[in-house]
Amino acid sequence: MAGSEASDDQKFSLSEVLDPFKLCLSENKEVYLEHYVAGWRGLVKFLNSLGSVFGFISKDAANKVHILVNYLNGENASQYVTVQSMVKYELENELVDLTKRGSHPESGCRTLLRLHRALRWLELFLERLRTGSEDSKTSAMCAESYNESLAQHHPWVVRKAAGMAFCVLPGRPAFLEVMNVGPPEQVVAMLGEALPLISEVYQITEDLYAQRNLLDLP
Ligand SMILES: CCCCCCCC/C=C\CCCCCCCC(=O)N[C@@H](COP(=O)(O)O)[C@H](O)/C=C/CCCCCCCCCCCCC
Repeated sequence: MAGSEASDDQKFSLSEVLDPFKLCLSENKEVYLEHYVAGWRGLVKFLNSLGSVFGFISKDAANKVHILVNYLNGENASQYVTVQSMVKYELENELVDLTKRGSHPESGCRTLLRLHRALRWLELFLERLRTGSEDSKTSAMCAESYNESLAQHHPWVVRKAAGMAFCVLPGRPAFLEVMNVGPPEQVVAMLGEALPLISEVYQITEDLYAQRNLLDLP
């Protein structure tokens, strides 16, 4: 795997993903955009460490992260502190294309929706990884999770390309090793601790988008 030659500071560590997602929720259960985006940065780094075959996926995710980072650092940064404040601000100011693509093709709301759908994939995949046996295939776990979530939103050509990329995923032991946490039992424990938090972030975002009728943004 490409990641095996990375120096220590370039090496991915699972905590780069899990820690930001643990910090995502405010006391009143709002989702901090800064931590959400930091979690995604970690995921992109991990994906890059798996090799160039995942380049088309990591490029798309990195591009979406970049769009949100620009909002976080932009002149209206104070409106982008939480996903809730972002949704309110963009809707009140008509900054979202609601039914067809128009003058706001890169709104925060539609960009985050793409990552939000992918977060469901991640949740399903990590749960399979956590509970799988040593000889279970990560490619199958990945494909099943994808088919149950993101695939419904992708055209045939993307589904095909994704399916081919999944085939080169390493087996579960090697996959857990790249996470740089320690022995498999430790990775499993860490996933067990973090998954409920990722699920909660997902569900809060899903409920917000459903209430505001934003789940099908073009
Ligand atoms: C905790 C570490 C262990 C888990 C490791 C997982 C690492 C995964 C990192 C990123 C996940 C993929 C994120 C993909 C975002 C896709 C967003 C999206 O749906 N984009 C499409 C629509 O965008 P617009 O055109 O409307 O702007 C776009 O068309 C997609 C293009 C690329 C293909 C996406 C395929 C997604 C497959 C997800 C599985 C990733 C496989 C990772 C293998 C471990």
